Amino acid sequence: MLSLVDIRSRIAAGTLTPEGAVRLSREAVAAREPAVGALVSVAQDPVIPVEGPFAGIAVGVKDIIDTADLPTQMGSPIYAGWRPRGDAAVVSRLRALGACVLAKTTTSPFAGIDPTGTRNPHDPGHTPGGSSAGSAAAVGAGMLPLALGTQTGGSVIRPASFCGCAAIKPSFRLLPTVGVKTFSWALDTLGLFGAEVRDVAYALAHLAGRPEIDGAASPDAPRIGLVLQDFAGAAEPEAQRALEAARRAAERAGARVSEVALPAPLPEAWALHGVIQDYEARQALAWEIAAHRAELPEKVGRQLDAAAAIPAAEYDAARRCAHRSRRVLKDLFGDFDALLTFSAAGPAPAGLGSTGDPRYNRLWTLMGVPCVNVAVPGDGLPVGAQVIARFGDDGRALAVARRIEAALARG
Ligand SMILES: NC(=O)CC(=O)O
Repeated sequence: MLSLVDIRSRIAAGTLTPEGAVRLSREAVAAREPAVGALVSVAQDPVIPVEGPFAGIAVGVKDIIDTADLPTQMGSPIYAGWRPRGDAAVVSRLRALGACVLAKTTTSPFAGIDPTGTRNPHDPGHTPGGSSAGSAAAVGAGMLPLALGTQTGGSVIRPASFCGCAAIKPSFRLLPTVGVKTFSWALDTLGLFGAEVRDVAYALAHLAGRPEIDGAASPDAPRIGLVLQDFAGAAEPEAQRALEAARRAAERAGARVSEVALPAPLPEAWALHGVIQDYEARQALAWEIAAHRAELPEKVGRQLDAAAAIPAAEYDAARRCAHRSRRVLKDLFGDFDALLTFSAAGPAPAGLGSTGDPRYNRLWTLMGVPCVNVAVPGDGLPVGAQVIARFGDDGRALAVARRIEAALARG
């Protein structure tokens, strides 16, 4: 994979130019895109700044995020050819930092749960996951050093796990979702994909304007809570092996790991995620339902139709439970520096009919806490492990994840 930090180091050392760095991505796209299908559109003659902390970094942007110079089509024929007048706030920030916005990446329609045509870069007979399918696949295939995605359920962490790359779903609203098509305003969160944890740490620190996020010190002996999320059902053997490997690596790196059962009402909040998500999606996509219902994809269409039966009182009760759960989780972090759990139920499912199950991700999206996928070396298709820290402590989540990633690399 192309490492953002490595590219920036080579540019700083004068051994690579920004134009040369973008050319590396273009050459990788030419080689891999035909088999992977991660990109919706590619800029033919993009501006390649020579200054800024992202100079030379070719970026992929999920196609629900507005770009002024490329169409933004939401993964749907309803928006075929749609050209927003301006960039989303996060895209403007990328350009101000010197990035080259090279391509729009495939998305499940409206960032929902319907599959795309994108294939897993490790095995074209498997899904890359979703809804940030193209972003995870493009980074996992070595086409791009950085890609933007979003997560409402598990759409950053799960595809990163399936494609073997690092990713962060940051603290809720750390990055602005202005100019990003809304599915659920209480849940939608911008996320980042990179080759390794250090790459997404660098990117998030600069995008958020918070240098302390990159290089935050991990405690020498981090207290890690191992969370199995039994209420979500059993994980597949490959995911259990990956989590065990990550736990052992954490202990080799000096961490004290102990299993913790999530207290009430966290399991209840997990079960209520869909009430909040779907109630809000039916309002966020009201125009599409009213004017283009026949063009909505199968799964999202059924999901939005069913949401009509959710009364406001049920939605309000779910939000109250989520609020109580955030307070309980904050107290839990008084005993732990980070939590360690599954990134996905197992490796990428075969075929392109499903993007996988967000059951190990959605609670953390609802809690608004930072989540990092750490790729776990192994045979067969990639399976990651998920490192989670308290709300607002994105630097600690990244620092503990880097420690585990390094210990895994040492074997
Ligand atoms: N957008 C989402 O997070 C949905 C999913 O998990 O696939």
